[in-house]
Amino acid sequence: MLDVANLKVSYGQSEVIHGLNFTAKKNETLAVMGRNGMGKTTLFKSLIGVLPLSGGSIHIDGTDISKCESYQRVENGVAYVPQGRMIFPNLTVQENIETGMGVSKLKAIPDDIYALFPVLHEMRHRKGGNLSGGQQQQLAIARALVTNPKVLLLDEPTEGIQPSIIKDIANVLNEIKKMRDITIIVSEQVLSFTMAVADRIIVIDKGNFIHEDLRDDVDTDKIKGYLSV
Ligand SMILES: Nc1ncnc2c1ncn2[C@@H]1O[C@H](COP(=O)(O)OP(=O)(O)OP(=O)(O)O)[C@@H](O)[C@H]1O
Repeated sequence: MLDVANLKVSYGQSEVIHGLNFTAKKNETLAVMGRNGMGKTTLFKSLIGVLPLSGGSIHIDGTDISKCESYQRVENGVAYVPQGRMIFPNLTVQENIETGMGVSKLKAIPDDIYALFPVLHEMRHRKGGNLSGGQQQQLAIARALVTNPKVLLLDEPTEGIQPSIIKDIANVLNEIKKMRDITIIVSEQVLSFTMAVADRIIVIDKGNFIHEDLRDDVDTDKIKGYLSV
């Protein structure tokens, strides 16, 4: 379980995340939704340790990881699929996935990864940079999964991806949830996607959470209102 308390993040003197509190349980998918510039990426970068906290704490299964470096957070079970995917374009698909395996001490890419992403198996000897956006997104998710995370963070996984492939990404996240005991936290602007994957939706606005609903209780017009400029 992920437990975030009074999380604050600043760029220099400018506080961008203003004391967020939330928990996310095992086998739960939580979506954090908000317009551009509302703080989603800043929140995710602070959870994985790319940005330091200016206040608050992050616990994973009771262990305080707030002061840990990113690699130590990965060792403690946090995996991150960054916005824009950030795969290594000059490494092959297989090599990209293997970069995640040092932490989990896996010797070979597990079969369930290629079962989840058959296209990555087909393309395992191709350079990552030659894959389509959707395939790169799958690659970034595969690379995160081989660390055997307790918490999987995905920052705007549908960004720049065509609608038919967005459905595939939603299916993959739902499969991962069935396959593993995992917490998934996803930031998004696409409501149809979050309605297909999330158990709970939180809306972020200027670094504060302003709305929260279980998926079954979501008033989609209300959320769309928060997401429109
Ligand atoms: N490196 C930075 N230095 C200063 N301010 C920044 C920096 N990065 C982001 N910000 C500011 O922090 C706020 C939150 O930005 P952030 O990128 O976290 O939003 P976001 O919700 O992820 O948006 P997007 O969907 O565009 O990625 C914005 O006001 C942005 O201008």
